[in-house]
Amino acid sequence: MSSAISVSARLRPWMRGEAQDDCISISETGDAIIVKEGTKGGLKFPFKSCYGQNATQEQIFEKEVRPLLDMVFKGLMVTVFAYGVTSSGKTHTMQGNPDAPGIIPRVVESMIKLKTQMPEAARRVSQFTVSYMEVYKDDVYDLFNRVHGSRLDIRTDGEQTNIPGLIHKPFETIEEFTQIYNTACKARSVASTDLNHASSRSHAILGISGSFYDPTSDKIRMGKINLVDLAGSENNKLTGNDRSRMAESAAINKSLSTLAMVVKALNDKSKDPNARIPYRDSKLTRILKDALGGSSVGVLICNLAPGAKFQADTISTLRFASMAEKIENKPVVNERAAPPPKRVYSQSQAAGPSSLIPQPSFGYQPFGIPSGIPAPRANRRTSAAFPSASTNVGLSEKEIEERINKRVEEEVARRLEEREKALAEQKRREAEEDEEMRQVELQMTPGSPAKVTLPSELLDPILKKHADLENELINRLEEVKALEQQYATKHQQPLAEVLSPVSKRKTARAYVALGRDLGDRSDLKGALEMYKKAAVYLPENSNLAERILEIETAIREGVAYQPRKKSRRTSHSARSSASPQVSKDDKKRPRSKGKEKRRGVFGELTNGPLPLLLERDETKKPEKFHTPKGSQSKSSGSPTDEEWLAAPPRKGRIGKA
Ligand SMILES: Nc1ncnc2c1ncn2[C@@H]1O[C@H](COP(=O)(O)OP(=O)(O)OP(=O)(O)O)[C@@H](O)[C@H]1O
Repeated sequence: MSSAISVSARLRPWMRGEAQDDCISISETGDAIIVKEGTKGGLKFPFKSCYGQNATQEQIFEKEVRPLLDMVFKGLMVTVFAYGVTSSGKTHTMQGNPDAPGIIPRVVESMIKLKTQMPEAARRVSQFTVSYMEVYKDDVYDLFNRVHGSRLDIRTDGEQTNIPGLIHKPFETIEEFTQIYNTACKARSVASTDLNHASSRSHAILGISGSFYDPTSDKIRMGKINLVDLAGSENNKLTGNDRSRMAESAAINKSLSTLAMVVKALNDKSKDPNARIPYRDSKLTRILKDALGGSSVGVLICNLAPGAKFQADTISTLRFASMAEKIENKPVVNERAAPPPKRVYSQSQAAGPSSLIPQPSFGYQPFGIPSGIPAPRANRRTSAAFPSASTNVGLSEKEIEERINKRVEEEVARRLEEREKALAEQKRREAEEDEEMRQVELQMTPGSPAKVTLPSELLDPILKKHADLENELINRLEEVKALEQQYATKHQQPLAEVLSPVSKRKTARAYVALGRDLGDRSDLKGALEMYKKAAVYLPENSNLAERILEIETAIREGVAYQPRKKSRRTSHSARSSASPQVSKDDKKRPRSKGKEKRRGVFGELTNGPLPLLLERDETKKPEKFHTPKGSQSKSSGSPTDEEWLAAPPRKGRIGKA
């Protein structure tokens, strides 16, 4: 069976300040988008459904998405993606807001409701999981592990696309889902542009998988719905992007143009069946392969921004959508025989906290498939998602009941086994980390691991000097704060904008030094404030951005603050210096490895200058800039902070809610 991608178009309302014109409109018959162009009467793009500026989130969901949810329960994969120029309303359509929830929350709510309609016993063995990833600058990241996680690989296994290591979290209720989803959304790469104050800088792919037991066929069906919020194509003349935004923009535009090439090549395939489809040219198209000419049911919502300023982008969006409409997919049911019994546990034994089991794939392998068991595919469809027991021919009620109970037990046993495996793996990883910590400690304490004690005649002056320097540093920062205020009031311009790069770096270093010290004293809020102040002077610094995100996460989740593993690597210098004994609690915190070097932020200053050297950036502002008294520096300062701040440009402001 083949199924064409279903394409619809949605025109967003005017935003405040936009010049209103009738450049883009919906035809009177409601089945085409008209773009006024030149004097020819405009271009007409017909689509199955076109939604105007007053269309509601509910209308879109009810007409475009709800009818497909049954298919997920039948073991099919459905992919819904929002496509369009930046600020055209893709995120609004997919995610929405509490007043106007979009497709994602509506899908989850409806699927949970649908599950309640399953026969009770079958419902007990059926389960939902969610995965969430972003493709940022052509790399794939798990949004459930964005801070500490590294890039994920994409593997192609025959027709299947797998993302090993992608986390799939089980959920039962809308509240559980919302909590998981909202946390992950905050990790998505988002930034402010002239067109959208919260513009997505990445393509986000949310996957809701379900495994459903069908007692009639004694099979488990695995369905999935992927909800894809693509980053918008960007015209940098309109976005006013700065350099780092431009780099993101280039990556976004490149992946979208590969997407367009894939769509075009699929269109041309009728002329040349051997034509190469360039799926492999971008991570996005590798991931979306199933939805484009593959085995998924595809739905494309083409978001449009009104107004002449978007005209050129609107035309290319509509051309893309018209081509996508011609793509034929071949959806297949994904089901497997219920697993053979291994060990049988009672249901109460299986009860317990949900495990967080990483699942091996993006495609058809939702929670519930033991690794190593291939998911068979069959071109077989049934007429109803959940045939009730009473409709089954050839099996008595009792037989059906027995069959269900048997499968429940098997499934429970299998899940328990999986959870045991996951726990064992977690323990193994913890043991490995402990061992790693032990090795580092050994390296840090050459010869004897004994506590380092200094004679008081040496220690006292050092401590006094540290205290003096700490006070001095705090005073200097007070001066900078006053100056920041003065400058903003007098010149209507932030101080950070007129400082030379050297002054910016040094001011940032001073704030980082204080932030680090506060962090070491477990004053996370204070530390966060200092790092944020540092980021004002170095907004592009990715280390700072990441550190801020880490601390915010630690505060939000009420957990101990653990900097990224990366900082371990950079603390090699610390390994060669003597270190006091590390307490058990410190052991749990990777940060303690570099602590002696780091802790001594004020001590480090004894070897160098105070970090504040304020200079005017001659290229920026002709006015005289007053250097605060006593803030002149003598040399270049501590290498540790410099190294730490010498990070690549940050990847995007984090935190689209
Ligand atoms: N149908 C709509 N009704 C009300 N507001 C909308 C609608 N569509 C979009 N908006 C508003 O327009 C702005 C831009 O929308 P959104 O962030 O969804 O665009 P986007 O296409 O996802 O942009 P980007 O690609 O830059 O992330 C937001 O403030 C959003 O709330």
